[in-house]
Amino acid sequence: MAGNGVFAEIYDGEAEVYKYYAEGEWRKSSSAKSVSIINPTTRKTHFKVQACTQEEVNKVMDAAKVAQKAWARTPLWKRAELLHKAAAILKDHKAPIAHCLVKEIAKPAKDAVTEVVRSGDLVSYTAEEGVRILGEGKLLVSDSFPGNERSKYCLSSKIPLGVVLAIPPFNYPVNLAVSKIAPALIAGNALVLKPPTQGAVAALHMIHCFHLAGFPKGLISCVTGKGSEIGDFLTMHPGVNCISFTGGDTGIAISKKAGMIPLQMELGGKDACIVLEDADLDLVAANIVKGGFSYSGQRCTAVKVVLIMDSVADEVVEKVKSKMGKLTVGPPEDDCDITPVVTESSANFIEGLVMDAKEKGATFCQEYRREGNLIWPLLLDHVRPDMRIAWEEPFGPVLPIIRIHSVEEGIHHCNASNFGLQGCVFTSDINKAIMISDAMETGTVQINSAPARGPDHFPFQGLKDSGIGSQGITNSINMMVKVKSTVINLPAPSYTMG
Ligand SMILES: NC(=O)C1=CN([C@@H]2O[C@H](COP(=O)(O)OP(=O)(O)OC[C@H]3O[C@@H](n4cnc5c(N)ncnc54)[C@H](OP(=O)(O)O)[C@@H]3O)[C@@H](O)[C@H]2O)C=CC1
Ligand SMILES: O=C(O)[C@H](O)COP(=O)(O)O
Repeated sequence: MAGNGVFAEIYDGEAEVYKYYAEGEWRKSSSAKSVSIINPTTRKTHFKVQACTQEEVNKVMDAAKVAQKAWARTPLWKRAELLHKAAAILKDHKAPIAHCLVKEIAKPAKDAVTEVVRSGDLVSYTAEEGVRILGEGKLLVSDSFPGNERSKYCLSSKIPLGVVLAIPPFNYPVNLAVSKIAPALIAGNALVLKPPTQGAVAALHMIHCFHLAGFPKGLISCVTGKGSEIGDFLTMHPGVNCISFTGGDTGIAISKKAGMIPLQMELGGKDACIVLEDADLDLVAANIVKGGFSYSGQRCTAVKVVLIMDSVADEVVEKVKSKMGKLTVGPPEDDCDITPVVTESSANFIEGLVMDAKEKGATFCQEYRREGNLIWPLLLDHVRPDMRIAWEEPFGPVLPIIRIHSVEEGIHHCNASNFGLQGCVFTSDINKAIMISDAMETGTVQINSAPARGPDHFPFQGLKDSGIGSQGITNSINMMVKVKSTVINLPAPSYTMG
């Protein structure tokens, strides 16, 4: 169970607050303040974490800098070995970590276990990929550039950046944390994690698995506290050499404040699903329901607007409605499909979008229903571009349908968004699919399937306000290194076999 057994040392039972992790130890903050984590289902405080101070952040950064120097001198195979060990420990303890996800972010029980197992697999794969790509360098010879003789040999290899700051969002507090931690570590960096408040306790348990694996003191740290309070101090800290952030508009603000350091930003999305007349309509309906309502729509890759040719819209709407009728609604402990959204303010925001659509005349395919943070799945048909829901990201179980009369109209709506994460197109004509994919201004287009980040080694990136850089295991490793060259200058040109 959470905070028990091997996890006992991460919990201060007297004060009933989880500790933070610094210099290889679990510590109480000198602030003597805590941050409450509200269970989205009960809307009561379920866990508490330390509200770390700026002084504690400074210490963590100093320790990270020292530990990173030694870690960079640790052979690559040894770094990989420790990551494999952490992955195995993480998977062995999937039950208590999944329990935290259920209580902190109302993730359905089965999905919570899947998140932890997927995270273990991600860490192992990163270790293997790191050994492959960091073990290789490059040799360039000078005579390929005009005017040069073959008198210079350039050896380049990938070296660590230093200290990486990782800030994941609430919806995947374990998986989107390890997708930053593992690449940073295999590449020889130190890592400071600031977990999301909702999801912080799951993240602390995950960090303890790395602790148990035996990583050196100070190399990994985890400081807790509200992003609004310690966020700026962390992201503008001079000890940080790289920020990997996933979340909402906060990322745009961070990118404006951060210094001359590499940024990996994975932000919001308004993923469009374009449906053509020749599509397999059963496949479309299944993907709209899965894509729109998995984890109650709280995925950056959720289908967030359906752009469907009017001639097939009635049929698809009927199929989607019938599938939605089978979705179970209730607590995450019962493994329901639709569970309470993460906070009351999130539920209020979603409700605001629904009311705006109602006032402006959208067709409600189901009655709008809400109890506390629990919102029943809702399909809104005949949505028009003057409605907020046509453009804004509900991050909840509410899906708008816009009927279109040409493919161009669908592409135009998709590209008029300030977001550009993913999109999908359904058609049986592969040539049309490719041309539509080319025209869509999004980081990824899925053909005949709903958007998704995984498999986790695929490149994952957002255009426009959806992000900076590219993720996916290989790209994340490459983002967390810099290239270093050493040039050998020969006294005279030298041509082999010449
Ligand atoms: N593209 C993608 O892969 C994903 C995008 N998202 C987007 O994220 C949003 C929802 O997730 P949510 O967690 O609420 O996003 P937020 O942007 O609110 O929070 C993300 C993280 O940033 C932290 N944070 C908050 N303020 C600051 C600050 N000033 N400086 C540094 N860190 C800060 C949060 O901590 P705290 O919790 O303590 O506030 C949290 O750890 C949606 O817009 C969604 O689209 C979400 C998941 C994936
Ligand atoms: O944070 C998110 O929402 C994701 O990165 C989406 O991941 P998924 O497509 O695997 O749900």
